[in-house]
Amino acid sequence: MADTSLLSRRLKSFFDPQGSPTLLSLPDSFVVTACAAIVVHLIFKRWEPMKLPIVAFLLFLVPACLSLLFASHLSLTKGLATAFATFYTVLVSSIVIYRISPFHPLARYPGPLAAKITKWWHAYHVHTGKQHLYVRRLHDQYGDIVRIGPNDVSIRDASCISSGLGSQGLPKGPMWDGRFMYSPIPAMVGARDHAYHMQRRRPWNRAFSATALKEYEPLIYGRVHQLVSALADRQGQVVDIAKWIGYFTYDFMGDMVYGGWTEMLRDGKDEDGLWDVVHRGLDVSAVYGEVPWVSYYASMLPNVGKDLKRMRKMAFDRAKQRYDSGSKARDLFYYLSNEDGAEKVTPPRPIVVSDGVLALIAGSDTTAIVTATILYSLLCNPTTYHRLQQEVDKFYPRGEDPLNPKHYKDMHYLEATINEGLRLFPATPSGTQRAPAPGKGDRLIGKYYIPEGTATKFHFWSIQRDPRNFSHPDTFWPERWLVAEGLEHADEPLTHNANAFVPFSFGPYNCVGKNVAMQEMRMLLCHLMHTLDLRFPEGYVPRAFEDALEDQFGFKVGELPVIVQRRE
Ligand code: HEM
Repeated sequence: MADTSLLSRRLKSFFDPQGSPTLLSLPDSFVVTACAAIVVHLIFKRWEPMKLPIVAFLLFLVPACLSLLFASHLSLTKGLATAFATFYTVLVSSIVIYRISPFHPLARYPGPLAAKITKWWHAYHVHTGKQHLYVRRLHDQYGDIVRIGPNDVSIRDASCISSGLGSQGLPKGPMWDGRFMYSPIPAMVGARDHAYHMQRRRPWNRAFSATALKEYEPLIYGRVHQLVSALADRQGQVVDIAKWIGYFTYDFMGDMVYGGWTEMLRDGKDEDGLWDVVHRGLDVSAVYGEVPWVSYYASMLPNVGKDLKRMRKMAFDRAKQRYDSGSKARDLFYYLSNEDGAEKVTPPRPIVVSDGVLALIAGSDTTAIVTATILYSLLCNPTTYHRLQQEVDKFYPRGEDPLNPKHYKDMHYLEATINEGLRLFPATPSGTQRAPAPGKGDRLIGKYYIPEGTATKFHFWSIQRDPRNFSHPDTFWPERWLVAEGLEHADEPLTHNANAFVPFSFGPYNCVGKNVAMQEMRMLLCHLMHTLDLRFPEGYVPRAFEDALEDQFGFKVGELPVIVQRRE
């Protein structure tokens, strides 16, 4: 205490050696500090600096230096406190006033005040897992475009899909930087530069060509068989079918990506803890996607992102084994690591490892979620359940193999059921994010002007449940797809906007695995319906499943208990 007052006296004598007026009067010191805070705001707004030394300089060193002005009038401690309090009050006020002012480029778009002021408001709603419901409510309240953050909008207008997501659409948004914690080697889905993304996507496109898909069918066949047998073995028991479907999709993706990895179906559990690690990371990476800069600093902390690191380590070990053993079959790795020799330059191993992890996550949970929600919807609607079962029985009478895909193209009700599941429960309900690249100018998406840098979400949940796009939007009604195709008649006029059906997204960054996912679901549903009868256990309240859904960019499903019975 004595030291600080001594220092303060020294400072005072430095600024005011002969007792004459100090260098700056107290009011002027306030003005200078306030001006410095506004300049710092302008620097952040213009350049968005992230490097720690620059941020520390702007946010700590500047007010610390300014405290010398106050220290000559007050004590050093009070000078520090006054400078920091003044600096931060002005800085925060300047940010808030600008964000809600008519001068903000997004001022024309409505939204909750809290969302306009800070992105933490939206991040909180993401953390609750109910983002999909919250954003739909916002759209109902404010209209087709809503401000969900200071520099973020959500769009519900289906007519914007082609201009926003199509080949002339917007590049990927900042969410991906946050989700990948600014990794220098993000997986392909996080590559924001369009040309680079296209280069990374080339092997994926080969891996999902019609010929390649045929090679994965025996793998799906084997795993579907294993799943249905495991369920049949639990005859009369209550099983969490959502969990078992998850085992199926993980095991199959392990086969498809690396020529084999997990054996969850065989073990009846997640022996390696892979599923667990992936799921633990979902909530936090969903939040990082909303406030990407947080992930940038979090990645510097020792214990943060340990699940992500563990998952990468597991994938790295598996990839190494796969490199060493070479290719027995044409798995995804075969294409990603350029074993097919189609690329002039073979991608470095870290890129291949990263993309292997992507395939595992993007391909497992998504398909599992949609299949589980389809089964849930069927079980809640016995008429549709029986109609689907009748169709399966018609095309595959007893003794015929329902895993032989020869009839799938004629099974319109099966296709309609899957589409309806994808419409009501898209695996990524809060859609995808794009943003006009900073420095490349503003863009017009549909009738909306989107300033450069604006993170723009296309909210699939709201679009696919909008009554302007689909009649009875919240009802599971597979027949709508048959009516829309002219295969059946409805008693009332049908609203059916096919352009508003985007569960696999749209345009050059759409889901590369769509055809595999569709084939998995066809084979699984056919074999399940053919072999087993499922029903909810006595006393189970089905709505609990829907209420437990959590939107963490991808849906996270809870338990779906069913009683399994072999069909005669
Ligand atoms: C029902 C199952 C699935 C659904 C609903 C689904 C949905 C999606 C969606 C909405 C996107 C985001 C596209 C965008 O940002 O515009 C996506 C991307 C992606 N999906 Fe799927 N997906 C499914 C299954 C699969 C499967 C089986 C794979 C196989 C590995 C896969 C691999 C990918 C990849 C690699 C991307 C990134 C594409 C890119 O950035 O170019 N997905 N998926």
